[in-house]
Amino acid sequence: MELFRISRYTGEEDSAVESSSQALLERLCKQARARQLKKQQQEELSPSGEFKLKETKTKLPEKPKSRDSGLDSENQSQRETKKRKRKQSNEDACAEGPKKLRENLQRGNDSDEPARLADSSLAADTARGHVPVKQKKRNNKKTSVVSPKKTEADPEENGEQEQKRSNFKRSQAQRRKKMDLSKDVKTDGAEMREEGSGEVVNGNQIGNEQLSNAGKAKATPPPSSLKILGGYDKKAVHKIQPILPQWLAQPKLVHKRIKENLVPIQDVPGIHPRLMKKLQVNGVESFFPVQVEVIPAILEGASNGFLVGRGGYQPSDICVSAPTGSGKTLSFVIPVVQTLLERAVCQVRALAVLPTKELAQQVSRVFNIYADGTGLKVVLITGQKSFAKEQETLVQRTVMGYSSLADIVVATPGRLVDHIDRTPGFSLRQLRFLIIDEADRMIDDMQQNWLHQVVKAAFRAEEDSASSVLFQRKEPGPVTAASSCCPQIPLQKLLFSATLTRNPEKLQQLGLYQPRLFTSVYSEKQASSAGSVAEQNAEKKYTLPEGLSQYYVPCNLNSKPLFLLHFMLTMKFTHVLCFTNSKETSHRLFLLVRSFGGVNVAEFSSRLTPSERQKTLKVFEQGKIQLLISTDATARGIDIKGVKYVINYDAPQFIRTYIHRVGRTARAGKAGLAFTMLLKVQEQKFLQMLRDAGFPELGKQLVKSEYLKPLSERYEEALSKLQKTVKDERAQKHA
Ligand SMILES: Nc1ncnc2c1ncn2[C@@H]1O[C@H](COP(=O)(O)OP(=O)(O)OP(=O)(O)O)[C@@H](O)[C@H]1O
Repeated sequence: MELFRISRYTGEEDSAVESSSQALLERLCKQARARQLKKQQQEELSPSGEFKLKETKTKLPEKPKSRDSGLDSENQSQRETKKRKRKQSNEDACAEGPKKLRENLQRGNDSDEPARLADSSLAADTARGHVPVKQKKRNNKKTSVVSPKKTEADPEENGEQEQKRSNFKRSQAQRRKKMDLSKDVKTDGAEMREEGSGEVVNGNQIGNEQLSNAGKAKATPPPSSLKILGGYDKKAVHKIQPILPQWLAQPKLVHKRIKENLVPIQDVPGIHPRLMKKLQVNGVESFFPVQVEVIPAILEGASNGFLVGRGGYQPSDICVSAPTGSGKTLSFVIPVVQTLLERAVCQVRALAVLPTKELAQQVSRVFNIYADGTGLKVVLITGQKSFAKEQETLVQRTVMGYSSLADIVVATPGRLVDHIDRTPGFSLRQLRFLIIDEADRMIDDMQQNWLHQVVKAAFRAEEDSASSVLFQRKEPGPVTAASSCCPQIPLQKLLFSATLTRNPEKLQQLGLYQPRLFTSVYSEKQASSAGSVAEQNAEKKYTLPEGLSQYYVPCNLNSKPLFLLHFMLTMKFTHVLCFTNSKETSHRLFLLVRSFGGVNVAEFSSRLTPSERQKTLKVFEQGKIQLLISTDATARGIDIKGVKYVINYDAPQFIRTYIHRVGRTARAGKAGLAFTMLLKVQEQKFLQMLRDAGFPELGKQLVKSEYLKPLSERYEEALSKLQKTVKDERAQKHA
């Protein structure tokens, strides 16, 4: 009320009000003087700086303090000078009389304000009527905008301000608590000592305390007349759980155990008798679990013929994630060949894209086996032949124009794009199936944006405008009455891999249409309900073949070749596929083992020509090569019959590389062994990588040094031979 009256005085020349204001001002001045006197007495009473510190602590708890006595006395003298100045300015303010005080009061320094702002030195200055220049300017600006009448007569606003102040105080207290907590955590042991010993504090603690006090000083609220920018409390960031699309979250489960879940080929509905015969001729009496699920699913989409989807709808795209050696190749070869059996005109209807020449060759071989005698033509384009020769196998020129010579094309991405761009008459407009094998690798390596090129070529408009726009092929979109009234040849994508990504963002690049996922990745609990739609096990990412036994071999860098020789010569391993991380290591290891003697060894890497590589694989499959030392060129997809052991001479860096490497053994439900040589520094990281993928702990295979001793003398000789050979090779290269 008193304040109310004082503020009103500025607007009204009322003598009664003036006299009462005068009285109030005098009372305030008296109070201020009494307070100063009391303070002065206290200062005089305090014999050391320590007492003053305590006083400062009680009055200005947020101000940074130092316990260093040297610093303290210096600070103390500075503080005293400041105080003297403040006293002086206070006295000046009082001496200047009611006018100046009135001005100050109008700026918002009400009688409550000093107590509220006692937290900061700025506030203390304000309370004593001493306003720093900058703040003065700001306050002046503020008072010029806000009329005094509004300030005094708006109780709602005052209430709101009060509310804001109390909220601010609460958040401030919370922040202080947090800072104290973090201080506790940071200093923990040191803080305990400090508590116990009272005044004895070491340098470290001082540092911490100063930091903490600095934090407190930062957290000190500015006077309420200032606008507060920022200063928000830190909000806890909630971890966002990814939500998978339904097709990824609820896939169709496929049994992982092959032997226990074989289904006779006659029991799988819809297989053409002609293909059934071919399967039997090729020794396939039963289908593997992945084939049991996937073959009918693909055939279902073509049940109305290949020219139109079932019921006129576009069939779903299909993604298959099943372990290495589980028979994924046949699960697309059989339904594709069967669907195209009824085709009348030769056009490119199926296109299989694979990452390497060897893999493309392997898949084209399987297509050839089942297309043989059906009139379907399979063409391989990988760059092994000249471009012109490949063109001749793809298209021929007739009087009527170009005609296709291929029904099924198996290609590597680079060469495929070259033909799309540069082979006249090579058309994908009738493409019904696009098969992407080793799909995760193909997504990672989108050479020349090949998928975009293929899709563009498949939906390219006819050059001769004679054909009606109605019959032009369009990319699938939402199903509408308009879209379903003019059916067209659907393009169905079929994706296969043992390590298919579940990353929806990556899969999105493929532009899948209402996809369905078939997977063998599930926990044992879910196995009982396999075959039904069950929830995905989030922890397990990949599956390994059931017949695979895995071990790791702790070793050191120098003894690694000796370990390999021990496996080959002492333990008499045969049909061994050994992986290194580079073609240089492969080559040197090959030279070393060859120099050592006693092992039939070969190498496989990009050092060899494609035909040399093909020959090497054939000889290895025949069992004439005991040990094949290879780069990751044979790690993926290559189906070499009879591999008994896989040895990771160099530890693989990625889980997917490990899965594909060890997957060269234990194929088609057979047993196999995998050994990974690990240096001490690699052990923890590697084993953790397997744990993260949800695999069981690997067995440890120790090799005693006494087993290596008999080999060491010959090994030294082999090493010096290797040195000479490497020198000769270098000289040859530079010549
Ligand atoms: N139903 C079957 N009966 C007998 N053998 C089969 C059957 N299906 C596939 N195989 C054989 O199993 C082996 C592995 O098949 P395939 O190469 O298709 O495996 P994959 O799943 O593609 O493996 P990867 O992921 O390593 O490429 C091949 O030798 C193949 O001939």
